[in-house]
Amino acid sequence: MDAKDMGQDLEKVLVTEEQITTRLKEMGARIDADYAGRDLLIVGVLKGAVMVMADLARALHSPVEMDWMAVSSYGAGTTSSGVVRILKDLETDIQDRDVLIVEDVIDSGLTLSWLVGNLKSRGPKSVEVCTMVRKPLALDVDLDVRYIGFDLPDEFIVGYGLDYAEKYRNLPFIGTLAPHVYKND
Ligand SMILES: O=P(O)(O)OC[C@H]1O[C@H](OP(=O)(O)OP(=O)(O)O)[C@H](O)[C@@H]1O
Ligand code: HPA
Ligand SMILES: [Mg+2]
Repeated sequence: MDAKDMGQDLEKVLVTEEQITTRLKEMGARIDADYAGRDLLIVGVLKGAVMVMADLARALHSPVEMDWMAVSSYGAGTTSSGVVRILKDLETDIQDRDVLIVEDVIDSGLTLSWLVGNLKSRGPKSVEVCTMVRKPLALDVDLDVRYIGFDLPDEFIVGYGLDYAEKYRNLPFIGTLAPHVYKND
C-alpha cells in the first residue's frame, strides 16, 4: 500500500498536520511552565502515543526523561474490550517522581483510568495525563485530564498514531476512514 492508496481510504480530515503542530507548541509551553524546576518523566502509551510523544518531547524545552508502557484494550477491532493487559511495563522506578502519561486518544476512558490507578499505586509524587484527542464518552469516566489537544466527536479516527487494524498510524493528520475500508468487517 503506498501513500496514494492510503489517502483514498480516508473519508475526511478532522485535524490537519498544521493544527497538530500549533497545538503541540501550546501544550508544550504549558507543560514547561507547570513543571518548571521539576524533574519530569513522560510516559508514552504504546503504540498509539509514539507520534505525540516524539513531537511533544521536541516541543518541550526542559530535559525530560522518557519511558514507555504498552497496554492493549482494543486488539484489531474498533471497540474497547474493556480488558486492559500490560504488554510492556516501565523501566523506571516512579516512586516520588512527577509522571505525565502521554496518550493519542482517550475514548471510553477505560485504558487511562486503569493506567492512572496502576501508576498511582507505585508511589509517585504526581500523575497527570496529556492526550492529543479526547472523545465525549471519556467525560462519563472519573478521570482528570490536564492537557488535551482536541475534543473530537464520537467517530472512529485514524492517523497520527491511531490505527485501524494496525494500519494508518503513519498518516501525519487525523481523519475518518471511508466506509469501503470497513466493508469486510
Ligand atoms: O479510552 P479507551 O477506550 O480505553 O481507548 C484509548 C486507548 O485505545 C488505544 O490503544 P490500543 O489498545 O488500541 O493500542 P494501540 O495504542 O497499540 O493502538 C489508544 O491508543 C488508547 O491507549
Ligand atoms: O477512534 C479510535 N481510533 C483508533 N484507535 C482508537 N482507540 C480508541 N479509540 C480509537
Ligand atoms: Mg489501537
